[in-house]
Amino acid sequence: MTTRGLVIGRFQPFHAGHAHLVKEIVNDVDELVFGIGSAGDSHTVRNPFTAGERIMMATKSIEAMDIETTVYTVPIEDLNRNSVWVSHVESMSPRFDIAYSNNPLVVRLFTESGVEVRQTPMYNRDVLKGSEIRERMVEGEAWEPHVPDAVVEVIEEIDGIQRVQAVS
Ligand SMILES: Nc1ncnc2c1ncn2[C@@H]1O[C@H](COP(=O)(O)OP(=O)(O)OP(=O)(O)O)[C@@H](O)[C@H]1O
Ligand SMILES: NC(=O)c1ccc[n+]([C@@H]2O[C@H](COP(=O)(O)O)[C@@H](O)[C@H]2O)c1
Repeated sequence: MTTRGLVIGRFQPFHAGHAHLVKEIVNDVDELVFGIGSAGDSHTVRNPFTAGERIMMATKSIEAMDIETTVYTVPIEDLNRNSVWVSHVESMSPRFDIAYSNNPLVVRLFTESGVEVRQTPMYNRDVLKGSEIRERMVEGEAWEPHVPDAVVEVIEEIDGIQRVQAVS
C-alpha cells in the first residue's frame, strides 16, 4: 500500500532548510502532501506571500530537486478552532498516514487525533529560518544564498522584496 506523508508549514518563503526537509521525508514515504498553512494570509510581516506565490516557490523548487516521489501541494487556511483543525486539514488533503512537523501545537493536535507524527532534524537553523530570511530582505542583506534558485526567480517575478519592505 502507498505510504503518504503530510508536511505542513507556512513556507514564508520556501528556503534551503525546507529543501532538506523534503529530501528527508521522501526517503520515508511513497508520496508527499505539501501543505501550505495559513493559506488565507498574505501581505503581513509574518506572512508576506500569498498561497499561490508559495505554491509556485515550492513547486518549482521541488521540481528542480529531481525527486521521483509524487508531491501534491495543498493550500490550507487557518481555522479559529484548534480542536477541529486536524479534521479540517484531512478534509483538504489526500489521505495521509504520517504527519511531519516540529511545531509543538501541530504535533499535539495530530497526536491527540491519533495521527502518527514524525519530527525531522533542523539544518543550519541560525540562518535557515523564515523570520531570519525575511529580516534580511527588509534590511537589504544577502538572502539569496539561503533559498533555492527557483525562489529567487519567483520573488523577482512578483517584486517580492519591495512588498516585504513595504509591509515591514
Ligand atoms: N532549517 C530547517 N531545517 C529543516 N527543517 C526546517 C528548517 N526550518 C524549518 N523547518 C521545518 O519546516 C516546516 C515548516 O516551517 P516554517 O514554514 O515555519 O519555516 P520557518 O523557517 O520555521 O519559518 P518562520 O521563521 O517564518 O516561522 C517545519 O516543520 C519546520 O520544522
Ligand atoms: N487552528 C488552526 O488554524 C491551526 C492550528 C495549528 C496549526 N495551524 C497552522 O499550521 C501551520 C503550521 O506551520 P508552522 O510550523 O510553519 O507554524 C501554520 O500555518 C499554522 O497557522 C493552524
